[in-house]
Amino acid sequence: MIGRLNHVAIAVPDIQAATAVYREQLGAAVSEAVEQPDHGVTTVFVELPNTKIELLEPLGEDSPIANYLAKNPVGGIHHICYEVPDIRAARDTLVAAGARVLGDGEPKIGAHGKPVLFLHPKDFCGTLTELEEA
Ligand SMILES: CC[C@H](C(=O)O)C(=O)SCCNC(=O)CCNC(=O)[C@H](O)C(C)(C)COP(=O)(O)OP(=O)(O)OC[C@H]1O[C@@H](n2cnc3c(N)ncnc32)[C@H](O)[C@@H]1OP(=O)(O)O
Ligand SMILES: [Co+2]
Repeated sequence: MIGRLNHVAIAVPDIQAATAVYREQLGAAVSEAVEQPDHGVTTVFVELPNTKIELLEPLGEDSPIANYLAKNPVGGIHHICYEVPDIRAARDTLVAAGARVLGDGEPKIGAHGKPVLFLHPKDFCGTLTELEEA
């Protein structure tokens, strides 16, 4: 079912400061910050030869990452995203096996313009798991 690792996401309190760490200290290629109001975050992507790092900053009042940052004030690894060929088929298979899909269970368009879903961390080794159709 899962294929390529699409990205590893890091939640941060200050996305400009985090972007400067990756650009200046780690010498990485970074994108502009993009507000994603449907998801309650601002994102920056760090492009790597074999995958991407997604930097996330809370956007708006009820950002889904606000609690995480309250518990991890300097930031931390927030989720991991795998690619799947058919996100609804993957969802239906996982739900049939007892997995919990977050939100209303319907894929939303993610940062790459592709459908994404999130699976509850408690069902996947304590790791918030995102699927992206690719
Ligand atoms: C622009 C889209 C972009 C893309 O790639 O395309 C994105 O990635 S958007 C990313 C932001 N959106 C989301 O993260 C949506 C899915 N996340 C959620 O719905 C929430 O974050 C949720 C439900 C996973 C957690 O919400 P919250 O922290 O408010 O709930 P709790 O504090 O009650 O946590 C419940 C339970 O889960 C543990 N937890 C929370 N977050 C994580 C995490 N990132 N990794 C692992 N575990 C996590 C938390 O510690 C609680 O456990 P407990 O043992 O009960 O304390
Ligand atoms: Co993501």
